Amino acid sequence: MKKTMLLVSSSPSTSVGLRSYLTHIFGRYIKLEARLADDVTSELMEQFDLVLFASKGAARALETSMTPKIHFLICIRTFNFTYLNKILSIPPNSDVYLVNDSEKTTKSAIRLLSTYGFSQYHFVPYYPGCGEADYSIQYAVTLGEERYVPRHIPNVMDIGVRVADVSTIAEIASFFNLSMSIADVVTQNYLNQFVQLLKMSNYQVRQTTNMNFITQSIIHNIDIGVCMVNKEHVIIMVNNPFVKELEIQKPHLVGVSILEAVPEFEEILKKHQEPESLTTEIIRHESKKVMVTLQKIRDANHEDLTLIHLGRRMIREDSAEDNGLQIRDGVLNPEQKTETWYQFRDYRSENTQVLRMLEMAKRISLTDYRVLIQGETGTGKEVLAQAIHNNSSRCRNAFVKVNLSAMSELQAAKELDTAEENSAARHAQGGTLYLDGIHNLTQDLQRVTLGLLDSPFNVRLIASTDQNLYEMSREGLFLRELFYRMNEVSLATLPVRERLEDVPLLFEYFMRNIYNTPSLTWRELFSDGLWEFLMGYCWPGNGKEIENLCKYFYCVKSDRKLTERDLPPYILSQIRENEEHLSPLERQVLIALSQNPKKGRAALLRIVREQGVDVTEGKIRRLLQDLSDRGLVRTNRTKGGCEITGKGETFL
Ligand SMILES: Nc1ncnc2c1ncn2[C@@H]1O[C@H](COP(=O)(O)OP(=O)(O)OP(=O)(O)O)[C@@H](O)[C@H]1O
Repeated sequence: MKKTMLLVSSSPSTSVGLRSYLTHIFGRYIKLEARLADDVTSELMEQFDLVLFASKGAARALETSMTPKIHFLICIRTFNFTYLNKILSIPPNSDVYLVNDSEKTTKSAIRLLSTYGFSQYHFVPYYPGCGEADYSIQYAVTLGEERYVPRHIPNVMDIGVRVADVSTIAEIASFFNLSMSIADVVTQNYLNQFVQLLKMSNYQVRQTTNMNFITQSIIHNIDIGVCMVNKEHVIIMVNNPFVKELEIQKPHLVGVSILEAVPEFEEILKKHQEPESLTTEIIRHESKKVMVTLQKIRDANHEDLTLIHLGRRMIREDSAEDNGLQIRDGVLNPEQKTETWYQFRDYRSENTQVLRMLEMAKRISLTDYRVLIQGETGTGKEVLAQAIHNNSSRCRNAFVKVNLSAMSELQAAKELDTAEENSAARHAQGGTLYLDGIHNLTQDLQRVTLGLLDSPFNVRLIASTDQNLYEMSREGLFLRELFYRMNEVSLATLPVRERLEDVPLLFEYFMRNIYNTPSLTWRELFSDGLWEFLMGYCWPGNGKEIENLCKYFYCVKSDRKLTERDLPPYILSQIRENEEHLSPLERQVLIALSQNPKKGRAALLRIVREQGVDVTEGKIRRLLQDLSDRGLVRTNRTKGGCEITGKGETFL
């Protein structure tokens, strides 16, 4: 009997586009039905072998209808690379409308395009209800939503809906126990599109476009090993699966001869020299047989290149059979973290500024620059550092952390000493050394670190701090030279109180992991009162504090929804302090000061009276004195005027 799959989407165009793409690939093996999320019930989902959600939004809409019987997968979607050439026909530096069906999908498409390297255009979001169209804009790119494009635009490029990426195709094939050659066909398709991009002869486009970045993005999105070499067999591009499959120990592969990295390729590369040819052979490497395909290409600059791709199956010498990919049991959960180390997908945020920072971090990971990450404690600086390492060409080698805030000067000196056999620096050779809390380095050790940067020792440094290192260098507390040498590129993390939209996201992320329930929502666990408190809390410990709180709640035994009373003692005491000490008038004065900083007593009196409070000047004077004694306001005696302190702000 044919297997069955239900495709659940939030928008009709995604449903139609994705259905036809998946039917093209799986039509012969799987009976596919497509529905909009609004029309789907638990009973319907239970009738299918697998439910494929077109997006996280579609999955979220049905969160409450999920039952243990339902096997589901959330589709990872990417552009249909066949159509990317269309975008490149737009003159660089143009303003271009990016048209999609909602604000969220439009903005996420813009982000994805810039991640892919389309940095030569200024994309302007356009979606139903976003306001008047700008008549000066002459170009529009849409993802299958031509009907929403403003009428005045003469040049419309439809790049089709985003399709399922190769890893999703491979997961579906694996789930239904289908041949992996299905995923291979899709991969080959991607590779062909990639080759087409390389061959693009439009000279102007090549000059003005970040083609290298675009082609690299495509290579990095393919889940089989791919490497491109030039006529001299020097590696021009290589992706992580290639390094991993062949267990190449050498860092910095770009610029290195492939024969140095994998000597077994010599024969096959010598044998096949004819241009524009395609050859597949099995070679022996370590204890495996590897299927290798060589594709000869002549690019737009008439340069002869060879694309090497590895077969999806590795055949172990010691096994009689080709065992292919492992088939996973149970419910598929793409959110599940399988590795010990963090990846970019583990850094959770919906905040635009943070998402921009993450895009930059991804770009940084493709380079070997030194990175300085600044941000408050618990904002995920180490998560970022690990993600950069794991996405870099050094990922096969060690990521070693040195926590400089937690060790003596002597110990820190040992860890940084490359001559010391067991030092962190030695362990990190070829990989990444993460200096956590770099501002703690003494002047002597700052000089030692400078020495490390000057030595030929092969290590990438990533440092983090919660201090303003630039100010410290200006005040002579941190070597300026080290500041600038460390800070080849920098990233800044945002405190949680400046991105409160992430609070629900982080709570659900940690709770789902801790409770091991992928569909859990905060509503199921927290009373409204507790939630209101959590949304108003200032989160001085940021993401770490949210994570700790989830662990705490997990350990609080409760047969009812959690309430404020279930908060840990250190937060409860803050609440009590607030309740005990702030009278309604004191609260009103603090709010007025927070909104009108540096106001004098007379102005403050006027503001409070305008709010309908009958109060004398003497009472305000005594009240300000009292608040000042408790450290909640600061009075400037010479210039007059008062302002709220940080402690005062937390009271609000
Ligand atoms: N945006 C985020 N997404 C996912 N997890 C996060 C995020 N921010 C913080 N965390 C979690 O918070 C914890 C602390 O993160 P991490 O150690 O990277 O913070 P940090 O900024 O390096 O802190 P410190 O300065 O104290 O070393 C981690 O367990 C991580 O899972």
